[in-house]
Amino acid sequence: MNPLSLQHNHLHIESADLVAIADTYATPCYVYSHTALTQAFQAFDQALHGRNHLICYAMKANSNLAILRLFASLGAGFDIVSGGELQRVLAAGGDPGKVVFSGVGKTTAEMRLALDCGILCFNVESEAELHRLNETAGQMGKIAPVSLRVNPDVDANTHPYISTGLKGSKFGVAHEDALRLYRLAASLPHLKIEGIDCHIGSQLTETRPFADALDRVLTLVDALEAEGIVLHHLDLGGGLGIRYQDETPPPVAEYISALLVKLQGRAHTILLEPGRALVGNGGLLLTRVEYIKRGTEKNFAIVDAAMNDLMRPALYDAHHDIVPVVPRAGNGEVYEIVGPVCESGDFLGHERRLDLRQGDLLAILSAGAYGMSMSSNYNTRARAAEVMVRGQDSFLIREREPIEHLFALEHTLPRL
Ligand SMILES: Cc1ncc(COP(=O)(O)O)c(C=O)c1O
Ligand SMILES: N[C@@H](CCCC[NH3+])C(=O)O
Repeated sequence: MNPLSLQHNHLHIESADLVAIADTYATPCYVYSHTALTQAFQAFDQALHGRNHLICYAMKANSNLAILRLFASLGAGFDIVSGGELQRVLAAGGDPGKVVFSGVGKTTAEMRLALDCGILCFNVESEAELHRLNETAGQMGKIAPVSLRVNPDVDANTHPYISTGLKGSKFGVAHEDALRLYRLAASLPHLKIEGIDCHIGSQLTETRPFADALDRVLTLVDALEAEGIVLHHLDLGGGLGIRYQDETPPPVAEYISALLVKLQGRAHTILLEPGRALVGNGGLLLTRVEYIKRGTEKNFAIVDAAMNDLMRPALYDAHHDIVPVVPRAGNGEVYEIVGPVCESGDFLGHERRLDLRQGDLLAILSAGAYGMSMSSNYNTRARAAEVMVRGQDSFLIREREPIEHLFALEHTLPRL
């Protein structure tokens, strides 16, 4: 590796820039590459060229406003799972008419907000939700656009916590119930059927489960059309994986062409909901070594980032490559890379061979997805700043949270 450039898949950020960012904004700090994010979006867009399509970025992966604005400017829609996410789309200037609303627990208030904004489609996940949506739309004098999220019962071959398409999953409606529920939806006066939806899990590294799920969905599409229920769009969800360590997910173009082959002769608009594949390798978490601690059995590098900043290692035992920003020539030693949080599960990497000194900067790679968006204030730690690198320049896109914010809401209450 060129010592002055840090490269990982599409991510390319100069070490000198990272050193300057750490000096200016302090650590821990998330750093994203405008170029990498743009290229990731364009890979999807170009693979769908010539086909009516909408890429609805699953913003749960990273909901920073600057990132939403960037994707919106490239033509993206958004896959949301809460009223809060919808408000972020609006705050970023995104088009609510390109929003699909997923999730098993939509509240009436969230439905009202989404109906008010005129979203593209509700991805309905149960019979009870169909009734609530119909009632809510009726009270507002509106017609709600709907898809049913169908659970195709396909094994996504991924971590069980992020597999969503099996029969036992809380998500979607069972394949065998789908026809009945579509008939029900067609009979409800305040709903309009727009499409069908499925999402089978996250961090998939093979094309096969996506293709199998699509086959299952297409049998329903044909059965519905035979009954005169014609769909405008097919939403094939997200879930394409990225390389964290040695995974070999299919390139975007290959994954999409495997789907397009099955869609030949069908005029539906294609929606996709990628999250991780758009942002995962476009960001890193910059952290500084606070202490080197030599234990009797292990060496620890105690860094200033922790599980509250990036919880994927603690939650899924997930691997993120960790590299020195300015590497030394030495062979180094094996370290546990841990944070300051009071939990034994607070680790960012196990058994990493690195040549380290106190004060060194480390980059935790592939941290653009489900990093900042899953961060917390555990141990009363303020959330990290976020910075976007664009060309030669770096822009602060979210300030580090002031510690006072962490108790401001309690301050406004009467004292007991
Ligand atoms: C409904 C839905 N769509 C899209 C996504 C995005 O998934 P990924 O980040 O794996 O692309 C998720 C998360 O798994 C999801 O639950
Ligand atoms: N949060 C998970 C992915 C969950 C996907 C949400 N539908 C991760 O970091 O891998």
